[in-house]
Order: sequence, then structure tokens, then C-alpha cells
Amino acid sequence: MSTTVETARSSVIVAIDGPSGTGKSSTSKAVAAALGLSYLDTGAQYRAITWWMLTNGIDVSNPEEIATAAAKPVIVSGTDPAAPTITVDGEDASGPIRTQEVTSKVSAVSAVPEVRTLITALQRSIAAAATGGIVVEGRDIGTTVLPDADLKIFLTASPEARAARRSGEVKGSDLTATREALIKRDAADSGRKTSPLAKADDAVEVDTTELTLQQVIECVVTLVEGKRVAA
Ligand SMILES: Nc1ncnc2c1ncn2[C@@H]1O[C@H](COP(=O)(O)OP(=O)(O)OP(=O)(O)O)[C@@H](O)[C@H]1O
Ligand SMILES: Nc1ccn([C@H]2C[C@H](O)[C@@H](COP(=O)(O)O)O2)c(=O)n1
Repeated sequence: MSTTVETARSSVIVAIDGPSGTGKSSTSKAVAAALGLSYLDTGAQYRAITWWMLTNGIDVSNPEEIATAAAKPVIVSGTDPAAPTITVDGEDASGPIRTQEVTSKVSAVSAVPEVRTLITALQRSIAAAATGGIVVEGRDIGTTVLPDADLKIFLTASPEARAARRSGEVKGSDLTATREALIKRDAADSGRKTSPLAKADDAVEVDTTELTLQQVIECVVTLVEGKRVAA
């Protein structure tokens, strides 16, 4: 096999960040599947620790209580993009972490520095173990978790487009309330002191407002392939 082909297939680390509803999960899974890479949903990990706190009687309005309990749950992420998994203490958490209660509390739990230190270490260990390459999506991947990623993407979209996408997932949902809830969560995630939601200086920004999901996937696949060949 020629050197060119070997480098074209070399391992690659891709960081995809952005606000809620910009298409990070859908895009990251599809790109990873198309390119034979692993996939890590870091939001699911913050949701998992939040769910554990809620089901174990931790007062999630008390950062000290959260910090003290943070190391107790064992969170395991499966990184197959065709069937990503998340367990807490061996229990499948993929359903419970998507409830409205978890969504409304996850920003408070994920703002606690002790939580971020533990989850960031877990994310780095998963990325290091993914020897064939990985797409990692979240809020602080390009800035904090994997600052040396080969490619950093920052997805954006108007609040109206994001609310319409989210409302489309739940029959009968209120568009205005959905828009307000995601703006509130973005403000909390952007405004926290420790590794806030932010675009890395060297990230490629992709505004997905007017793009179909397929167009976004093709755009990111092209960017990853470009990096692989250039490596
Ligand atoms: N470009 C797009 N056009 C239309 N719909 C899209 C587009 N990208 C994603 N979607 C849809 O929007 C919804 C939200 O997408 P997704 O869950 O991937 O966003 P996200 O950025 O990961 O959100 P969150 O951070 O809240 O988990 C999904 O229903 C998805 O199918
Ligand atoms: N790298 C990350 C990923 C997620 N979070 C927090 C902030 C989000 O509101 C929440 C849920 O993420 P989602 O499932 O909506 O992608 O988790 C974070 O702080 N850092």
C-alpha cells in the first residue's frame, strides 16, 4: 500500500461543538459512521451524572453537595456510532437521561468544576483508546477536552431553526417555550466559569440554519477527508 493511501486512512480526532439543537449529535454520528470512526456524545455523560444525582437524592441546587458526590457514579460510554450506549453503575441510562427533568438540571450539574474535571478525564481516556480515530461532540471539546484535535468544527443555527427542529421531535410541543428553554440552557452553558460553551479560535464555524442535515454531514465529511489527506 502506498504512503499516500496510508496517511489518507490515518487516525483522526474530530471535535464538534456548538449550542443545543445545532445538529452536533446527528452530524457526529453520521460522519463517524461514514468514515469508520468512533463516536462520543459528551452531553450524554453530563446528562448521566445529572440523572444519577437526581435519583440518589442529591440537591442539585447545591454545588458543594454535587461536588462531594461527583466521583460516586460509574459512567460508561459505548462509542459505536451505529449504536452508542451509556450506562451508570451498569444500568442502561439512555432513556432516563433524555427526560425534561434531566434537561432542565444538566446545566447546573455540569457547571460544577469537580464534575467537569472527572468527566473531562473520562472523555480524554476514551479518545486516547480510540486508536482508529473518533468524533467527539459537546460544548468544550475544541477548547478544553481535546485542544490538539486534528479538526475542530463549531456548529451554529438561529434559535428559530433550532427550536423548530426540537419541536419537530415532540408532537404538540410549544415552539415559543422550546425556543426560550434552549436559549436559557445556552446562556447557562456559555456563562459558566469552567470551560464554557465556546468556539475554539482554530475551529471551522458552520452555520446550519439554511442547510439540510445531509448537507451538513457532507460538509464535515469533506473537511475531515481534507485533514486526513493533508496529514
Ligand atoms: N441541518 C438540519 N436541518 C434540519 N434538521 C436538523 C439539522 N440538523 C439536525 N437536525 C435535527 O434537529 C434535531 C436536533 O439535532 P441534534 O440532536 O443532532 O442536535 P444537537 O446539537 O446534538 O443538540 P443537543 O446539544 O441539544 O443534544 C434532530 O431532530 C435532528 O434530526
Ligand atoms: N462537552 C459538554 C457537553 C455537554 N455539556 C452540558 C451542557 C448541556 O446543556 C448538557 C447536555 O448536553 P446535550 O445532550 O444537550 O448535548 O451537558 C457540557 O457542559 N459540556
